[in-house]
Amino acid sequence: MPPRHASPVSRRPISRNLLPLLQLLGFIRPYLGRALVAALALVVAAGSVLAFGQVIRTLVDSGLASGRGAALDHALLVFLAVVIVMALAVFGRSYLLTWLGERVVADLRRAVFERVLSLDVGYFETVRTGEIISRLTADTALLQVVFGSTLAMAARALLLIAGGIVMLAVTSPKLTALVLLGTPAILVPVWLIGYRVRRLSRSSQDRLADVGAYVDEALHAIRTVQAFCHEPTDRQRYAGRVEEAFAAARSRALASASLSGTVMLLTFAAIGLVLWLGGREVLAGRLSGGELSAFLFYSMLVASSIGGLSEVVAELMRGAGASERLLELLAQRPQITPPRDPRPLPEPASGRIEIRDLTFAYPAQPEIAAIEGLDVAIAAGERVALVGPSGAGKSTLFQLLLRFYDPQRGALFFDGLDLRTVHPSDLRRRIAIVPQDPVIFAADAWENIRYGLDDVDDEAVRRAADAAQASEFLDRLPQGFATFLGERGVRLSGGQRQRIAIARAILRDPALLLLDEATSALDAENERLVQRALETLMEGRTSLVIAHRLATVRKVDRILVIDRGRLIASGTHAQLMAEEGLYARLARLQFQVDRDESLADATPAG
Ligand SMILES: Nc1ncnc2c1ncn2[C@@H]1O[C@H](COP(=O)(O)OP(=O)(O)OP(=O)(O)O)[C@@H](O)[C@H]1O
Repeated sequence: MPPRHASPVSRRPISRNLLPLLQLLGFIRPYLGRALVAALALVVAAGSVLAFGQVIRTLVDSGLASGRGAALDHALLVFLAVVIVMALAVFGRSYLLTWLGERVVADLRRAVFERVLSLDVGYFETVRTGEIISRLTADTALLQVVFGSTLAMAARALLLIAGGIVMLAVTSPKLTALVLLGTPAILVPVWLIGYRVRRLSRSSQDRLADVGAYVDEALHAIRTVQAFCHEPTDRQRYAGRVEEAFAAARSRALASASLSGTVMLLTFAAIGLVLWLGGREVLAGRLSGGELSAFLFYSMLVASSIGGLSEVVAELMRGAGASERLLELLAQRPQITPPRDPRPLPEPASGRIEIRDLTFAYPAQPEIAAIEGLDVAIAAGERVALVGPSGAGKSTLFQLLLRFYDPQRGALFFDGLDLRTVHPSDLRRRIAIVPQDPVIFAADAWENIRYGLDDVDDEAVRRAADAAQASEFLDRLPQGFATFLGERGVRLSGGQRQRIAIARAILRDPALLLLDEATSALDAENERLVQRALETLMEGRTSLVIAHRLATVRKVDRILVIDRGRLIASGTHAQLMAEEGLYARLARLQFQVDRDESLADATPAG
């Protein structure tokens, strides 16, 4: 067994740093020019705030203390000049950074979605869709804030702290030394509580993803939920998850609030102390009034920046959690990848299939082989029915032919080429699948039939719909083909959905048709229309049908009887009925074959 994706929804232990966030900074690279201008604006804005300290010092010492009005006027002019520079810088910083944040998140969303789309179907058996949706929406939204403002606020705070400390040192080295000595008393508790906030943030995000995943599942199955009166249970379970999410958020809020409170207490206590010490210096004549004012301004600036930093650190930590979850997705590698040097499939394709000594077990159940030692050759244009009890491996064979999985042993060949040597899209373009319960997308009929073939004109779509016996009911819809078919096609009957799927397959004009007949009975009219549509569809192509209808097995060239992943018999309906083996037993049960009729079939004259 090849190793599978480790644990896609792993709840990994949390790293204590902002590294995941930095890893995402690579997304800024294409916009480096803007980022540099934004950084410059940031520095200028911070610099002008720092310049205010000097304006205040001049104002007090040469303006107020000297008692000259002209000095006051001059100080005001300088003040206004600084304000204008600051306003311009703030405008530039704010616009550019928000732009960058939005841009980076938009790119990130696209990159993650692209990666998710490229992953093999096996991956999606190991994750909940809701979890991925929550990463693509909630986590990216969080990063939008982080990249758009939080990072800038952090950078601004850091600049102000560094610049403030320099200005403090310039103003009064002695006081500054005292302040710096006391700083660890503030920073250590801040970082300790900050770590706790981050840990709780991730847990809160995880709980939120649980809520999302549950809604996703319940709403998709709303008919089943209501038919089985499962609402009270769902309500209760959902409430449980919502409460868990709330509890996680409450713990986070508590940690976050204690962080802010602690910071406030510590910094303002420190400012009081500075005022007291500075006052003594002024009284002793070692410091002017203006210098003390500037010193106070800078220490408040530094203190409030540290306070601000502690708040944004919490936000950054949440952002780091979100980054981690997105990076996890970005790091996933599909198990099914195109070969390095894909071989071209013959053109036109003939749809010839060969299956040699095929053994396959699903990754989720590695010890049980769904297909075992299967050897089958299907000629171009041949019609083959697959018959076997439930769980025999019929659908699995379809999945392998579409190369959704690779076998553990043996190989499948399409037009003589091993599936692993050709490009998966190249292969899949030559195959059309009509599933038992076809998927109808939330779009109109045009789009639903055209699905995946954007360059096909309306005329061709209509012809396909005609051939699939679908035009008649589509034309009767309020806006004809342009009618919105509803999410998952809930506005269509089973037979109508099938005919749309058949039209989709006809339009693709595949060399190989994989058809999983519906088990549910259709009314006589729908049945007749679907059969006619299928007849058109199968014409001139290799067709592999998981058969549930007598009409179908009678029409095919060969029936393969599969049981527990092995081929146990093959032949025509009449031959297999005559053998009186598993097929005859199944046929009587599944196709409601009357014993007399089957015996009549088995005779050469029948
Ligand atoms: N995604 C999966 N992961 C693990 N096991 C699977 C998966 N899909 C199918 N199986 C198992 O593989 C075996 C073959 O399943 P498969 O769906 O091919 O049967 P089938 O013949 O198509 O049955 P049915 O007629 O009921 O659709 C079954 O035992 C099934 O439980």
